[in-house]
Amino acid sequence: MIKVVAAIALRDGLVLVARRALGQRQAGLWEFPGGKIEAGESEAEALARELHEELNIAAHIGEEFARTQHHYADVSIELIGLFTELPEMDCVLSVHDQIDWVPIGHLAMVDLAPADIVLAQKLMREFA
Ligand SMILES: Nc1nc2c([nH]c(=O)n2[C@H]2C[C@H](O)[C@@H](COP(=O)(O)OP(=O)(O)OP(=O)(O)O)O2)c(=O)[nH]1
Repeated sequence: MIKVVAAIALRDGLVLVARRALGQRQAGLWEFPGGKIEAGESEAEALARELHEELNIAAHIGEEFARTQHHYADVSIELIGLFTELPEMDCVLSVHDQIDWVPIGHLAMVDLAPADIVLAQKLMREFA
């Protein structure tokens, strides 16, 4: 089971999502940005590192929002959503080709990675 941390960044009823670029696993699907936890890292450290690597932004990582497990054909992941504050949104994209802030109530219409749907449903129940 691979542990993956993902940012749940909320602002004025919107949530941050990013689309995986061509050539990436799950290309074209939207996700909550983040990535795999490396050996020796805490969840928060891993998420801060991934956001810096993937979006070139500094982040304040907060409490856990939710976690969910998903079994893809080739890999099983535990996806851990952590509330994240992004003081500056001057992103430089690398593994994504687009980011967007979407109304939480519209998440059902976003073409999300399958593992993310449980988190999106919980966000819609609690924040939309
Ligand atoms: N970051 C992130 N990954 C997700 C989400 N949902 C989801 O299924 N995933 C999957 C995609 C990847 O298989 C894995 C995250 O790892 P990663 O972002 O480092 O992606 P990767 O496989 O391209 O990385 P790498 O092995 O090439 O270093 O989890 C999500 O919301 N955020």
